[in-house]
Amino acid sequence: MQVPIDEPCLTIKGLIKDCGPVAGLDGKMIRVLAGVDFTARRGSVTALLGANGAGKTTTLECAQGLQSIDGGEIRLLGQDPYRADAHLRSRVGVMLQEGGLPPSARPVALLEHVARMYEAPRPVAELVDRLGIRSFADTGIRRLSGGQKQRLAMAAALIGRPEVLFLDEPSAGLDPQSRQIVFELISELRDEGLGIILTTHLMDDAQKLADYVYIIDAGKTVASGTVAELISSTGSTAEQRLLTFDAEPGLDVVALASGPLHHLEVEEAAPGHYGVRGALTPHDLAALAAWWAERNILPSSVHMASRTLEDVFLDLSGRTIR
Ligand SMILES: Nc1ncnc2c1ncn2[C@@H]1O[C@H](COP(=O)(O)OP(=O)(O)OP(=O)(O)O)[C@@H](O)[C@H]1O
Repeated sequence: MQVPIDEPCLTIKGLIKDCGPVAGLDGKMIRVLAGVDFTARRGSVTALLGANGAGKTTTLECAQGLQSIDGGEIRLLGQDPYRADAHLRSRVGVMLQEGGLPPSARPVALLEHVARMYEAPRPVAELVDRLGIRSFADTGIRRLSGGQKQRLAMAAALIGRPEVLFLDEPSAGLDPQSRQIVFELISELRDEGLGIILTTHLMDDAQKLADYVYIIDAGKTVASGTVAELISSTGSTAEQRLLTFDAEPGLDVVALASGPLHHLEVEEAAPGHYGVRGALTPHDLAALAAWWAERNILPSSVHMASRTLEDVFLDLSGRTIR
């Protein structure tokens, strides 16, 4: 039975997951997920964002029925994924980051093998052409580059015409051309009505692809909304501008931050790459230009941007590594 287009294809409520026993904790269990809420709809791309160790992979594995849960509720296409039968699995496509591909198989032979498991698979040739697999069709999988494996894993996930597609870091290892192809395909699949759930570390990917975003931190959902909603709900765009410029390394940013731009944050994020963040006014720009002129500095690039999803993410999940 097809789920109507505006129905959720995945709902997660108050998900709790304990793992262990952990040797470093005297053999105690550790609470990895402590209240994850997440809803994905058909015809939408829903992104799950979180820092390293926030619980993204564990959440997806529970949602796919690969792990049991210790509390809360998960419904995937209306069923409990952990207890579901093979029929539910045939309606779900999964592209894991590592690919899970057999190393000695060859790409097209593998896809033809996977296609034989379904009653009405997508034509292998169509996916091979679309994802640029033809040029390495007969190369053993162990010899493929990371990006080639990634495209093959995507083809394998799509072959059974899934209704729900899980993508773990879909652009990992892809060159700009492949990334473009994969992004166009994801948008088309969304328009065909698939419910697409992706995890990513790349805020730019989420900003480009996601209709709806969930941010998890330390095993809990801490924010959700469209990218625009998240940006506007966590700070005024007028107050949060970012100016970046490139110039010679080692400029005296302390003098700049304690002088003409004293109410703004100024940093040299990488050698020769500077950022000025805060409620920037036209006067600040004039003061900065005057500071450059006094020192005969001509930046090789100057860029002004509003608050981004990355700012929201860093505000919510902290700016330091935990
Ligand atoms: N079986 C386990 N035993 C102990 N700890 C675990 C187990 N599985 C996961 N964890 C811990 O749970 C936390 C969440 O892990 P998870 O892999 O879900 O995070 P993630 O958000 O996918 O991270 P990343 O972005 O690095 O892939 C981590 O601190 C991890 O070490």
